[in-house]
Amino acid sequence: MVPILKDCSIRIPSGQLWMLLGPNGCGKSTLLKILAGLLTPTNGALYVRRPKSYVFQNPDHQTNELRFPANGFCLGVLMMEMLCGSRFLKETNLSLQIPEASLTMQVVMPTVEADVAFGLGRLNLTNSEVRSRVSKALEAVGMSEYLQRPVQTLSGGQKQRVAIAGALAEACKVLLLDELTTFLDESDQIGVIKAVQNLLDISGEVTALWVTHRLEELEYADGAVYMEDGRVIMHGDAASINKFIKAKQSSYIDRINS
Ligand SMILES: Nc1ncnc2c1ncn2[C@@H]1O[C@H](COP(=O)(O)OP(=O)(O)OP(=O)(O)O)[C@@H](O)[C@H]1O
Repeated sequence: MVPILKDCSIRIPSGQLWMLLGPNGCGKSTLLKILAGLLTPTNGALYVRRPKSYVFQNPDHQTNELRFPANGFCLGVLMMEMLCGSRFLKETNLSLQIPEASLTMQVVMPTVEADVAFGLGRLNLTNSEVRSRVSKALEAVGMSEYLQRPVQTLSGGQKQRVAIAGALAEACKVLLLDELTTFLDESDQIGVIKAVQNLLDISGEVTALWVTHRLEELEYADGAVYMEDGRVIMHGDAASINKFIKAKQSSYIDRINS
């Protein structure tokens, strides 16, 4: 048995944007899925405010097929794992049983407005409450003018912002964001980070944890966590983590060149 995570102790203050960094395979996504409630750790204690939302790396997984009203993001991840062919994931210290029922329907959301409103169906709101929540959420991510646009016509960064607005409309308190900017160009990348920053500023009580490989994104963070080999090596203010990672990188380059 090889544990994936060990010695992972972090605390993210409410209302802040923190980033989670580390080399490939160090356990960032696993930790994020545990925080989202998608995986259950064999040991340890966990406290995450609710409602919480998990936003995917690939916006097409979020906005078209994989958001369902009952427990949208959970089903989304389960379906993604199924689509990837690992219906029963058995990990050394983590296991996840995916139900037998195969969910193959495709939900097509025609407009940005309908997409953002989708998760509100279960909340028993009036039409005007739904409209108001959708419009506030889209405003927070700078997408108000796209209300009637078909989602398929949006750019990757715009789709990410719509996915974040969906979480926001559901009044989430915790946003778990998995490498959102991987497929985005520089201007979309900055647009998405700023949208998250803006909604944290507006709400004052949404907390976000953002997984990334891009060091330059640290400048937007209130704090950061650096992991290696399943462990949290350092956490604290973003500038110190940035310095720490850069020093590691340059000593690695020195070793290669010597
Ligand atoms: N479903 C799975 N089945 C088996 N092993 C897994 C599974 N998911 C993750 N792992 C293993 O757990 C470890 C941590 O993976 P994880 O995806 O959390 O890393 P990561 O830091 O997010 O990596 P990356 O930066 O490449 O996305 C890796 O060794 C990975 O191979």
